[in-house]
Amino acid sequence: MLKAQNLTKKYGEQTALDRLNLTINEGEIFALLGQNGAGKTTTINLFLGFVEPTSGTVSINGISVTENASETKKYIAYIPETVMLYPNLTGIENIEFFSSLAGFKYNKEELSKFLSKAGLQDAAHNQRLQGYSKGMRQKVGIAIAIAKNAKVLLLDEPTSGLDPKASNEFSDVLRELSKNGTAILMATHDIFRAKEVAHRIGIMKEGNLMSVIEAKDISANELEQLYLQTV
Ligand SMILES: Nc1ncnc2c1ncn2[C@@H]1O[C@H](COP(=O)(O)OP(=O)(O)OP(=O)(O)O)[C@@H](O)[C@H]1O
Repeated sequence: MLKAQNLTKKYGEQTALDRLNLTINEGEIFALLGQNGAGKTTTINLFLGFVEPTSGTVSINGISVTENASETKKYIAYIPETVMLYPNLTGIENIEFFSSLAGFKYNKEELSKFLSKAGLQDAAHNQRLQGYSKGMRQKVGIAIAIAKNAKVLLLDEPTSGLDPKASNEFSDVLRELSKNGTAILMATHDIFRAKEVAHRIGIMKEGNLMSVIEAKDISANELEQLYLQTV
């Protein structure tokens, strides 16, 4: 579970995030929409413990990120817009390396299974990442999250630049993870994808969470209208 209470981040005079109150439960997918500079990445960075709050609290599974980031990091997997992995290592070697950093030891067969679960075609498992497309690299990122048994997944514009099919497959994998209890926070500019994959959608403006909507209660068109009225 992710929880922010009156979470605020200021950079000098600039308020990047203003008293955010948000809880994302086990198995829930929450999409954060908002224009450039609205505070989406700041929110994710605060949950990751990459930046310190100016005030307010931020916790993962009841543990304060500010006081115990090394503990909360164990529960988290993070997928940025461009997944940074080792280009000279194969898909299997990358997942082996990153899951071992989190204290997991798997054999080749198990590692391969994680990649397949994330939707990466078998033929790519033993190829070096330098030959992978962006969508394939995102899938390795997801496979690492599965291998780490992450309870919380943070995604920053994960589908930007993916073709519609890759983006659709990505949504399927997120749904599967949510069914298994992972709490997911995804910052995105893709209104359609947010409507399709998320349970709840938040719209941010200038550091404020302006509205939160249940995805089932709104059509993609209505969401777009609400977005345009809000930002
Ligand atoms: N390290 C920093 N130093 C100073 N200001 C920052 C820093 N990081 C973010 N900001 C400011 O905080 C505000 C929120 O930025 P943030 O990156 O969270 O927006 P965003 O919603 O993720 O935007 P985008 O859609 O472009 O990724 C912006 O005004 C930005 O300029």
